[in-house]
Amino acid sequence: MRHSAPRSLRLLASHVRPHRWTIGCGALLGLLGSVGSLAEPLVAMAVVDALAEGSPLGGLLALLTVLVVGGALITGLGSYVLQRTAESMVAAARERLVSHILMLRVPEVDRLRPGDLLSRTTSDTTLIQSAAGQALVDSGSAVLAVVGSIVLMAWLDPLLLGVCLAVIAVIGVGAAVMLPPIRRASERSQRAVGEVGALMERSLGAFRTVKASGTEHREISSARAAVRRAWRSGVRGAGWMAVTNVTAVLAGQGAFLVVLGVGGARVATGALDVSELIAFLLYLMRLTGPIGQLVQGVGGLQSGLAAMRRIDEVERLPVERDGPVPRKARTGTSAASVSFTDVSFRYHDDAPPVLRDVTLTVPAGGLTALVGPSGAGKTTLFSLIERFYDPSSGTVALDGTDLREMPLAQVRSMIGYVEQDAPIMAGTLRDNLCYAAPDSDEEEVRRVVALTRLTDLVDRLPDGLDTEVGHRGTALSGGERQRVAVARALLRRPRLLLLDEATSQLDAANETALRAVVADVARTTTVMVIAHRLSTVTDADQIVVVDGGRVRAVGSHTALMVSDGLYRELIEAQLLDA
Ligand SMILES: Nc1ncnc2c1ncn2[C@@H]1O[C@H](COP(=O)(O)OP(=O)(O)OP(=O)(O)O)[C@@H](O)[C@H]1O
Repeated sequence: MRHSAPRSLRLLASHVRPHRWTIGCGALLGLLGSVGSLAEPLVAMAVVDALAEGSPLGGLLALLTVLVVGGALITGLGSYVLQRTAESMVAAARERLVSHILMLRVPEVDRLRPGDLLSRTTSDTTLIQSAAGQALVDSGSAVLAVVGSIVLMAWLDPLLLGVCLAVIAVIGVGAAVMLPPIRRASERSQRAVGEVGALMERSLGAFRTVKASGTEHREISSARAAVRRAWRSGVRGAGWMAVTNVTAVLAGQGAFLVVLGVGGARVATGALDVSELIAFLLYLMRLTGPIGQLVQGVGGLQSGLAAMRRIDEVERLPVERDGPVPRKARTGTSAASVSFTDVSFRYHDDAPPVLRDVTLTVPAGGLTALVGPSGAGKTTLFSLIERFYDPSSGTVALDGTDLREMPLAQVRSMIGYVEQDAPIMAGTLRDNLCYAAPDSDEEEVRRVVALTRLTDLVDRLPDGLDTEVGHRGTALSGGERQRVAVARALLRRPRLLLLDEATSQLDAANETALRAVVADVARTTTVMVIAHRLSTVTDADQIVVVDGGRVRAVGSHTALMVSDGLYRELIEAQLLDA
């Protein structure tokens, strides 16, 4: 996504706007500090004159001291206020980005790499600080110092000022030429840092597979290549910055020598006093610092703008609109019915359809099992019920209401969903169980723990429910992870329970137990199971055979054994496996 420079500046303005008053305050303090330091050479000039004339110096020296100390204190305070504001801008940008990313639509997150998103949230936002901190803060006070010095230099000697302005023009042209490469280098560097994040996320996400495959070194060299790319771009940017700095320093030194020569000649002819030349040189020396700050600041602005563009790319992705609906606002507690009417769906505009003209009714209450070959579209049907995606055509309805006409959070609050991979989150077992229903009381938790046959596990764990189950649930077995996921879904007291292959990792005893749980739950709740196990299927009130994105047949086990060849094949294949 390409951005024009004015758009980037508008973005910067949108970050700055909420803090304009504090920035104004800090700038005002900086201005006061600069006024103090601008007055110093004039007082120094008066001191030189007083020395020449033999007048008393006490008052002038006291004034000079006040100006020096007071100016330094006020400048320090101003810089603190502005740096603090820059930190607040970074914090606000991070909060905004985190909220935006968590509210993104599922299809958008499918396309993005989590590691890159992480890097945009942590590292790119830090660069806003260089745009806000250095560019706005330092450059703001530097501009004041430069403008003030120029005005006072014009008052002292317009001719000498002409020389200085020529110097500033050289620096300006130099900076203008060097800024675009600095910005490009910074953008490339941040992109490469994002790639490092994405690669690390990939390796850490499949750490055991990496170890088992012996691919550590391959992963290291991929990450190293991205690190080197970031390094190269960083070094290129540093090179351009160095050239810009050298231009500024050379121009500053050159100006000093020219002013000394021309000024000395003017003192010799009597056109200028020595004290005026000293004051002028003091102003000139004072210009070097702020000009250096300006150059650094404009460089920082380039990195900041590059980062802001990467943040903006994410912030322009569409989000799910409505917020969470409180539990109380849920409509009823009875089992919900589900219906698909002529539903077709494709994941991308240019991809083949994954579902074709699916029409299916799942009555309220009871157990409906979805069976079919791998890749038939069963999980996709669940994703449409959860409204992770909207159908390309046709409607999906809950209790007869089109999902698109209900608040999204209300749809999700009605459903308990157990994913195929049943993720466990870092935290205690209780955190995991109550994740979707944090207000569940102890009794409710214990009941569901017993229902899902997790009591033994809880008794075995050193701190019971309050035991840390580790990052990604590594302390739990596959079967335990899946039962925790089922318990988590049940604690939400769903009107519709979606289990995606929930029994695939359970041993025979637990599977029988869980089957009893599912049967229990199905008495009051609609349960849809993507089933690969014969046991779940034979118990089901209704079995839906899905093949190639179509609903091929619907019926009971006995009826389908007679009427549907594919179903019979699936069942027979499983009997052979068993
Ligand atoms: N996020 C996605 N983006 C693009 N294509 C996808 C996505 N998720 C699934 N698919 C494709 O959609 C098709 C149906 O997948 P789905 O997961 O619904 O099948 P399934 O019947 O649940 O299979 P399984 O029993 O193996 O889990 C597959 O061809 C799959 O490659």
